Amino acid sequence: MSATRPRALRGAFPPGTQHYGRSLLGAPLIWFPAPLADHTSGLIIAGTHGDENSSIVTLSCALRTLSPELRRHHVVLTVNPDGCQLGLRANANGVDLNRNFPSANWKSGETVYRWNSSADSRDVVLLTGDNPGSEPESEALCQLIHQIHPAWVVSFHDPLACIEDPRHSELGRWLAESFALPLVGSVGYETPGSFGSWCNDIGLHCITAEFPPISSDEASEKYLGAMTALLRWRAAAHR
Ligand SMILES: C[C@H](N)C(=O)N[C@H](CCC(=O)O)C(=O)O
Ligand SMILES: N[C@H](CCC[C@H](N)C(=O)O)C(=O)O
Ligand SMILES: [Zn+2]
Repeated sequence: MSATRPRALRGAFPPGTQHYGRSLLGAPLIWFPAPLADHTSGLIIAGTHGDENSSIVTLSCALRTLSPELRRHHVVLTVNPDGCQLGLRANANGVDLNRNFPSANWKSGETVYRWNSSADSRDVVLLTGDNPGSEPESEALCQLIHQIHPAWVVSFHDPLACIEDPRHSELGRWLAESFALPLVGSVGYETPGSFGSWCNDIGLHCITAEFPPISSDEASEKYLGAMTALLRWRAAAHR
């Protein structure tokens, strides 16, 4: 049996998608449960920021490439579907979801981000939400995680070009090598209310994988092998 589907068949998703809620604008929040789920299964997410398309597209390509019965890990392709539809970092309320998770360090008020990779400062203003976890997209993701208890989460972003793993774990080292990106302990700035902060509070191992600034077209070529391998990754002790 081949590990990958022939390219002619990769246009459509394998069956088995499920919903875990609705976005502010009413879009379904979709996840792809792992056909080979067990206590070692992790969760792979992308699209917390709706303008970070290259990892969403590459993860989608990998889901459609790997023979579905070989997938060990759960997937959320787009945490923020309204942001994807609007071409926005934020959700439809103007909230940066990665500052809205109900972590102990959540901060009320405004947050800022960098317009694009040419900008030398973070000066574009977004909100963090009225309360920790106020947005339907962040709240629903927390509930999904409490339901499925993943062993770890890998959260894809761009364009900082690094693998952030405070634990420098086996999976973090594998990601750094497979995606040829530097392994770092921190992205280098404060992210109160971020997904990783919330994971840390609940003792869930979270690795943030930041693609470089790269088109979806190039990323779906350069990273397809690594992303497809991630979907069936196993720790050495379980191989
Ligand atoms: C160009 C892009 N908007 C950017 O550099 N953003 C970073 C955060 C990257 C991310 O959220 O993955 C920033 O604003 O610091
Ligand atoms: N570039 C991302 C970094 C996320 C850092 C990660 N450690 C997390 O907590 O989600 C951001 O500015 O939201
Ligand atoms: Zn991001």
